[in-house]
Order: sequence, then C-alpha cells, then structure tokens
Amino acid sequence: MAQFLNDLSFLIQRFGWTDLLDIVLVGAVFFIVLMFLRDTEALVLLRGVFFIIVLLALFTSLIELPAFSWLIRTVLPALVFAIPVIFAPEIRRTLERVGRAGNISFLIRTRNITEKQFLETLDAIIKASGRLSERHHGALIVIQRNQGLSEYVNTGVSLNAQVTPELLLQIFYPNTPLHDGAVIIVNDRLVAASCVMPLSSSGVLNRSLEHTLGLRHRAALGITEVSDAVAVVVSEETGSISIAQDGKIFHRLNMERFQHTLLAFFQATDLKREKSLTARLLSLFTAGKGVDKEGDEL
Ligand SMILES: Nc1ncnc2c1ncn2[C@@H]1O[C@H](COP(=O)(O)OP(=O)(O)OP(=O)(O)O)[C@@H](O)[C@H]1O
Repeated sequence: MAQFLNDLSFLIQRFGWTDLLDIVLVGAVFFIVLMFLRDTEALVLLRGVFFIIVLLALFTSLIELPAFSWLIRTVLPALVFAIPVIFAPEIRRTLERVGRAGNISFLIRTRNITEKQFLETLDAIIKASGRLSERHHGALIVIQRNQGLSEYVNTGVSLNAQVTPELLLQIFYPNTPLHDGAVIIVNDRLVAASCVMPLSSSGVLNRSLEHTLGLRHRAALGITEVSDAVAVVVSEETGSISIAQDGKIFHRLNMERFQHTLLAFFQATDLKREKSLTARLLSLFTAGKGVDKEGDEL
C-alpha cells in the first residue's frame, strides 16, 4: 500500500499541463468515435472486441504463457486492418456526413420553382399520404433536397410528372405496375416511381418495439442515411405515417404532426443554409437518438 502511495505521489509530482492536454486529446478522439458509433450495431461489436482484449491482456499478464502471449501479440495488430473492414458501413456514413457538411451546392444552386409551387407539392404529398393511410395502401415518397438522387432515379421508371394527390394515389394503388418501391420527387416534379432505395444498416429499427417495421421503413431510413433527402412512409399493415430524415425516423404521426414535421424539415433546411460553418461542423457531432414512442424519433 505504501509503495502504491509512493508511486501515486511520484506520478502527481511529474504531472504537467502537457499530460493533461494529452489525456484530453485522447479522450476527445474516443468521444467523437463513440458519438459516431452511437445507435449502431458496430458499438456492440466494439464493446465485444474491447472486452476480449482486456480479458486476454489480464490473462497473459497474470500467468506466464510465452507461446500464448506471442500469439496474442502477433494477432492484435491484425485488428488494425480488420477494424476498417468490419466498420466499413459506419465509416462510409461518417465520411458522407462530413461530405454533406462541406456541401456548398446551396451557395450556387437556385431553386427553379417558387416557394408557392414547392408548398403546393408538399401539400399534395400530405393530402395523398392521409388518403393512403386511411386506405392502408403502402407508400414510400422520397423528396430530394441538396444532394442529387439520380443514382436511385435510374433504378425506377422515369415519369417526370407534376406532383398531385391523384397521381400518388394511383401509383401506390395495390397491384398496379408502379406500386412497388419508392417515388422520387425533385422540386415539384415526380421524376420516377418504383425506385429501389438502399436499406438502412444502422440498426436503429432493430431497437423498435414494433414488429411492423420491415423493408419499406428500412428503405426510407436507408436513403436518409446516404443523402439529405426526406422520406415519407405509409405503412400498408397499420396505415401509420412516418417521416425519416438524417438517419432518424419519426414514427406513427397523426395528420397534424405529420404536416408540421414535414413543413418544419423544409423550413429547417432554409435556416440551416444561413448557419455559420462552425455551427454546421458542430451539427456533425449530433448523432441520432432512439426512442420508440408515439410520434417520437426512433
Ligand atoms: N429497397 C427498397 N426500396 C424501395 N422500396 C422497397 C425496398 N424494399 C422493399 N420496398 C417496398 O416495401 C414493400 C415491402 O414492405 P414490408 O412489408 O417488408 O415493409 P414494412 O416496413 O413492414 O411496411 P408495411 O408496414 O407497409 O408492410 C415492398 O413491396 C416494396 O414496395
């Protein structure tokens, strides 16, 4: 005990401000990495790997096992190469978020429709979603924002039609040729239907208490993880309306909340455009939360 106290006082005497800075920097790196991995399956995996490493380190330091220690020392560096492979989806999502933060297209882009036209488009989506919800007709409506979705438009059937409630109701009528997949809306045009979206790999939906969230909801979440689009989902099974944005899904919204949320997302976009670069960089570090309650985000 006396020896331990001696060692401790020795360490405290030698502790300088550079050591403090050192610890703060290492802590900050771990904090940022964990923030990005929050709500992902990778965090569970990381916890498992960390647990095994600590266990092996303790084991090999307590008992003299030269061959086994050699094996561990040799295998552990291989993890440096294994980790980027295991966490590839998370790394890709993080880099895409960074890329989106640095997206300056809004500085040069001029929306070629008026505010009124765009609000009419949102109104058509709201009306159609309400009726689809009453009829329990499944639907997935993806609204493009700054980031182009041509890669996904190409997976569907090109339409380039004016967005109206009637058109959306017709497309998502069960068993019609275009009812499967998503429609993509750019400005006030419905550019394509039957489009295939990337499925979410974040694991957010796995934590849902519901068992009704299948591929349609995963596709809605997926497109918002790889782009800044907003996705509206109407469940065929329950008729409930959800909205996904930025890798989060707001589930089981009533009509009033749905309308407010959708409009707020687009107003928020305009406000974001006026934010400073620092504020945009800071927003990078606010990852998704997960609560499964009525009208709350998952
Ligand atoms: N990758 C995808 N991109 C776009 N749409 C998809 C994709 N995968 C599935 N879908 C759509 O989802 C439908 C299947 O939905 P599923 O029942 O699995 O999902 P769900 O989230 O439970 O929705 P619902 O509550 O409407 O049943 C498919 O018929 C298809 O229209």
